[in-house]
Amino acid sequence: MLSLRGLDFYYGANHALKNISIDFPEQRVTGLIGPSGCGKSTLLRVMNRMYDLYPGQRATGEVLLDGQNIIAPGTDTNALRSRVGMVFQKPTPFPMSIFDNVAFGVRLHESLDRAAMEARIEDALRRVALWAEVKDRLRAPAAALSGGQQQRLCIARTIATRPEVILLDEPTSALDPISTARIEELLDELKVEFTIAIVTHNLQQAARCADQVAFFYMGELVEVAPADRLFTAPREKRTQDYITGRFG
Ligand SMILES: Nc1ncnc2c1ncn2[C@@H]1O[C@H](COP(=O)(O)OP(=O)(O)OP(=O)(O)O)[C@@H](O)[C@H]1O
Repeated sequence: MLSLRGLDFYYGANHALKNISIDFPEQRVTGLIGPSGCGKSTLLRVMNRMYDLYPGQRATGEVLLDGQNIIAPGTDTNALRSRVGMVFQKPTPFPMSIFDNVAFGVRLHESLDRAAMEARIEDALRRVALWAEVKDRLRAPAAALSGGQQQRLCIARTIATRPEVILLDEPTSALDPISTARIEELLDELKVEFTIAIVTHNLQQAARCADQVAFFYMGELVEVAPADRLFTAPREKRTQDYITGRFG
């Protein structure tokens, strides 16, 4: 279980997240929605401590992963990033082979023998429904794949390290409708095993994929509710205005 309690985040003097408390239940997809600049991507960056890499950015409050506050000093951020994986808006394959892309994170955290590594790679590629398409060219450069295939490869790279949580930041915004549908189906399959948070600007996508949806506005969490309730009977006027296209 991943839970935020009283989380604040600052880019220097810019107070980008304000007193956020929310639970990300296991085996569920949580959709994060809201207008540009409301803090959705920032929230994902806090949950695997990506902000650590930038001076002047700081978080206060609690991000509890299995009860441990992962933003507290002393957290091993490399180990954390193997437990909380991230997939970005644009596919970001590394400039190496398909096989090495998926093996990359596994090699950082585990020393598997060759057979075990091959089995791990095959399993990850099968789960993202890419195996049939790439099994005969695992040593080819990942850059030669299509955009949709590259994004599935990036998801395979993320799940290969067996994380507990997968964070996705607009993972389909650069993809065509068919690749988008495949990624959405994939999320439905992956949620059996992982806790998933997805940032999306596509409200239909949030309605299709997410079990619960959180609406953010200017750094605040306005409302979080089961997806069907949030889209049909929002409790807050700002949520209502956003989902009916009155702003944003
Ligand atoms: N590196 C940065 N330095 C300073 N301020 C930043 C930085 N990155 C983001 N911000 C600010 O933090 C706030 C939240 O930005 P964030 O990128 O999290 O929003 P978002 O909801 O993901 O937006 P979008 O939907 O456009 O991606 C904005 O006011 C933004 O200007």
